[in-house]
Amino acid sequence: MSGAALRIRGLAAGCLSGIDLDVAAGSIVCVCGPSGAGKSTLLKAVAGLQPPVHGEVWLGERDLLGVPVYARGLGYVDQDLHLFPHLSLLDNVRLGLRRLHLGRRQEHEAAAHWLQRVGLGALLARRPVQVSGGERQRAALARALAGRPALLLLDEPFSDLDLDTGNSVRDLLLTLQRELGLATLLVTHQAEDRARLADRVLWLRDGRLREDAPPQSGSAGSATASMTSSGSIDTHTAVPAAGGRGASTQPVA
Ligand SMILES: Nc1ncnc2c1ncn2[C@@H]1O[C@H](COP(=O)(O)OP(=O)(O)OP(=O)(O)O)[C@@H](O)[C@H]1O
Repeated sequence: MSGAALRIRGLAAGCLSGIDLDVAAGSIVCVCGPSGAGKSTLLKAVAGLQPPVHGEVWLGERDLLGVPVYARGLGYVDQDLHLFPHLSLLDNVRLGLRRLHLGRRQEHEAAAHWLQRVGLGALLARRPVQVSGGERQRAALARALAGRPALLLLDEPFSDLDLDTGNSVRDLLLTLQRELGLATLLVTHQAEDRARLADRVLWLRDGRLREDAPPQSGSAGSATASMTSSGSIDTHTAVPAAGGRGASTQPVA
């Protein structure tokens, strides 16, 4: 499936309220904010795991809220990864391919291909418990991409990777998601993700979208320090980006 734009209007779900958001096909939007802000809840609401009480979620022309979770065609890597412990990495990725209805041999080759692309070609037969945390994260990313999703939802996917491995996987993600034209929502606390991946950065706090900014804007660039000290973001310090890739900074609350 080729990518499609994600459009969210007036979404209220769990702790979230009044969320309006667009993610263009081929772009990566980082979702940031303090712990408990509602970042994971946003991804779960799009994936269909957190029922909305209000609002609309569209992927291209499809009204996602009317589509069962298993049929939404999303690639979703959450913090728990959900790799089956009794299956090899290869078989875990094969599960991500099921909805494409490939033949057995094709399915095997495609799963091996995706594991190779994330640098795990030598570990196909290992079970999740037999690989490192970072390798598990890469296997989960391979499984998400293997199903040819139109939309990628990633919840802190690089948190277990050292800087060098993380950056090589970030480069790979950038290449793949551009290649596939995916819209990507990426929950992250890491400055490297904002700097290397983001077309735009959303800042959530207390379940509301406080700011929609280019990656190098004043608030995005300084928020790690202000969040560490105060646990909240000062949205009033935002300034338009110099040379950022996205639109100018938009305080939204
Ligand atoms: N299943 C649930 N039932 C009730 N409340 C929940 C549930 N899941 C999350 N919450 C609450 O919703 C709020 C937002 O949680 P969420 O996991 O979205 O935060 P987050 O921004 O992703 O935080 P973190 O950075 O710590 O992962 C929190 O107050 C949390 O306690």
